[in-house]
Amino acid sequence: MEKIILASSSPRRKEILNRFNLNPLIVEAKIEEKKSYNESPEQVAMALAFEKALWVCNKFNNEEVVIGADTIVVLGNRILGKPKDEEDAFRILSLLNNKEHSVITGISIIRANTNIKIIDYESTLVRFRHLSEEQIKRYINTKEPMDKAGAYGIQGYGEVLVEKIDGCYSNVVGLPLGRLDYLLNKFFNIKIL
Ligand SMILES: Cc1cn([C@H]2C[C@H](O)[C@@H](COP(=O)(O)OP(=O)(O)OP(=O)(O)O)O2)c(=O)[nH]c1=O
Repeated sequence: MEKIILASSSPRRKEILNRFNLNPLIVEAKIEEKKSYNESPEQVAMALAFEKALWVCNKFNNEEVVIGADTIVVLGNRILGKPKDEEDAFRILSLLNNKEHSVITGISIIRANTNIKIIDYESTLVRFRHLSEEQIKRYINTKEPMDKAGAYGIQGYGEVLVEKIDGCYSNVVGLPLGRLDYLLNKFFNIKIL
């Protein structure tokens, strides 16, 4: 069995992978996420995923398969990251209110000893319901928004905010399982199921 390292501190990513028998080692990549980028949102998500995987890869023996991921929320051409504080969460959720946005997760898989470096992304459309100010404030009071891109978690209370979703669900939570399975299978002969 290949040794797999998940280069992430995200409890959601760990949970998603732990449901399958991959038994990844969890190592947080300490990279600095810039405030603004000139690249497209897809490029930003892929570059950050690659940076995380590479950072962790450089700390190990080279034979492990390292997975990095980065999730961003995109409204028009604006990237909405994690909220700085509750006020920022209110601003972000008000922007998303009654509109459709994309959730993009960049994914990178690296194994240094075979010099294989994969970078890809998955995009999911999410439409928010029409929410009142009071509903947004009540949601922020749950504290759920604070560590999440776009200031919501679809897997938690945030499901109430969502009218519809078009695309991969696990991608919104932080790790697109179908695409990950495809890439692991094709390039590393690893099967999730
Ligand atoms: C939109 C959305 C995001 N998120 C989360 C997934 C990611 O953990 C987070 C986006 O931040 P990321 O920077 O992708 O990941 P992270 O900081 O949690 O972990 P690391 O950098 O160590 O890999 O937002 C949800 O949990 N649910 C959602 O519905």
